[in-house]
Amino acid sequence: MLYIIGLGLGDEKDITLRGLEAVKKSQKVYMEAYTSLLSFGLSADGLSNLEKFYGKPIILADREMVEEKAGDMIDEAIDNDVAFLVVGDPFGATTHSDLVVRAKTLGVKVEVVHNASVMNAVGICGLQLYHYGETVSIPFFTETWRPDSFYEKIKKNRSLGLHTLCLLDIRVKEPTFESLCRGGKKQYEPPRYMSVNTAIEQLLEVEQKHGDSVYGEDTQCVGFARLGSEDQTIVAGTMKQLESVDFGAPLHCLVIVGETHPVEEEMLEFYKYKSGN
Ligand SMILES: C[S@@+](CC[C@H](N)C(=O)[O-])C[C@H]1O[C@@H](n2cnc3c(N)ncnc32)[C@H](O)[C@@H]1O
Repeated sequence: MLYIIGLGLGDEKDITLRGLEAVKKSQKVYMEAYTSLLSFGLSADGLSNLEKFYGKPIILADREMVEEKAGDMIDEAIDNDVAFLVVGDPFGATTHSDLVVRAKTLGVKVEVVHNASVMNAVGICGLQLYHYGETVSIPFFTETWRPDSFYEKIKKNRSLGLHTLCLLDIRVKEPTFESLCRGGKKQYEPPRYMSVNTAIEQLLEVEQKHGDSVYGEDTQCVGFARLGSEDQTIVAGTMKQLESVDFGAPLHCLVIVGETHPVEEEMLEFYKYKSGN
């Protein structure tokens, strides 16, 4: 059996009882470590906390491993119970559909254990979840690569009065340019997680380039950091206001607010930007 288990967003204790039971009975436990991270995942003992609580060694599965060696993990699940842990929900934002399809094609049974995802945790700010349009991803711009396909999607959402959830880039285990050119053993860049501030800077740059007045410095947004953890931070304000707020450690995401209902407004008031933010 291949168990695909959501860990939720906070810490090791956010796993569900059903998820924990599946981990305990699995002979091998892998953890997906490139599309998200638990709030404590940045500390050196983050993984050992998980291992202590679950009573099992955990094999970190980076993108290369999931893409290149998923076959081995699926083979193991033919005769053993194997757990694949995913921060958030296994099908929240990133779907692990490819893994499911490959496992099922080989006749391996798959069981999914759901959990909270960033996709629903943003509901805490009071904006109604059924009042969102298409979610967009904002990638880190480089000197030569500044993709902005998110702009048309935000435009569509805003023309319909809908809110837009912007998920922000995570760069982990990116090979350095030098090591790619040289060949041989790969060396990696330090991990990078996009902040609300960088996201807004890039969004405003793209607005300036296209000039369709889809949004601007005065557009209402909500910035979120470390949702689901004890020190989660949520601030509602204009793009200009949020651009200077220090949201602290990752992960961050941003919502561009569409048309609002009075009850949504009332909830947002609790998180309103104050000059000391
Ligand atoms: C691919 S999505 C997360 C998928 C995950 N499986 C889930 O269900 O939440 C990753 C992006 O979501 C956002 N995100 C994830 N967890 C977050 C959190 N706890 N607080 C704020 N943003 C978060 C970040 O922008 C991050 O880059």
